[in-house]
Amino acid sequence: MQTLDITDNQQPRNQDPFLVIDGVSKVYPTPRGAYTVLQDVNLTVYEGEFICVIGHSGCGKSTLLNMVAGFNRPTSGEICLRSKPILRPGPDRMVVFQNYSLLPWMTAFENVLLAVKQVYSDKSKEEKIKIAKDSLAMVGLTEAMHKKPKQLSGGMRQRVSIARALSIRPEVLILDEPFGALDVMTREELQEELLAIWREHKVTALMITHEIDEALFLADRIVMMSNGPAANIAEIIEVPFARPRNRKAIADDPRYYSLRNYILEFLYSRFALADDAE
Ligand SMILES: Nc1ncnc2c1ncn2[C@@H]1O[C@H](COP(=O)(O)OP(=O)(O)OP(=O)(O)O)[C@@H](O)[C@H]1O
Repeated sequence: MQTLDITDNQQPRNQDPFLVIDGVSKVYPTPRGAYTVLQDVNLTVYEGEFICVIGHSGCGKSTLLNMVAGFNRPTSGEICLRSKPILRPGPDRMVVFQNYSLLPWMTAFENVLLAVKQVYSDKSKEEKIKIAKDSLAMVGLTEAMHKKPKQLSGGMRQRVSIARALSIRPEVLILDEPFGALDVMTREELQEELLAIWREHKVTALMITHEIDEALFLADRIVMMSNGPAANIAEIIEVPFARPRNRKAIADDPRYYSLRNYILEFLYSRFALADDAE
């Protein structure tokens, strides 16, 4: 695995390994025999980092993050959080999916409260209500909190999903293409909100995206995966832009274009799919 590092002014990060993916492979049984999706994936994530994962469709990004979430177990290798193996889902790791996954018959407030109740069974009713309301306020949804998902825009629904995930104060926030279904303006607004929340909550974020600009705006490091079968991490890019980030300043930075071109080259030349090469 290569690491491209054009960093010049990064803050030193806490060097204690926080989330460690160690020699992870995943094999799915299929009617046509065993299918190796991931082979020998290794990654150390540090506390408070923002990691974006990029790779072609089907290379195994969701498979990898689902194992970090604990929805799925590695066939071999191990994933540890603070040195403890991840064996199942837990409130220390919350996931935000692309398709909102809100319960349609509940209001935004009730959706968040449900998560709070599941995790904070020891808190009083008033405390739980306050946590749910504060979480919705954090994403600017106080006014709309009594609306049901159908009455909310796509961006608002995704804000509810983020509020729900963060309401229980996870250590790791896993985001599987959370903004993929949103229009460009809403997507950019949510990226900025997500960065503000990430900074304030000091959560460690792992996010799958297909958008190079999104990864360059959000990530400390971009993990680039090879194509499957038997995909793994081909390269990691350190993103050098100072925080808090400003979209315009990044766009004016000549390093932005070299990084963008580098990633494009990775995806559409070095790891091009058959269709891309046509
Ligand atoms: N339960 C399963 N059984 C068999 N094969 C599976 C299973 N889940 C995923 N796969 C296969 O594993 C591969 C990786 O899937 P995965 O969803 O992890 O890819 P991805 O990189 O997240 O794709 P996308 O970007 O399109 O979401 C795909 O070929 C998929 O068909």
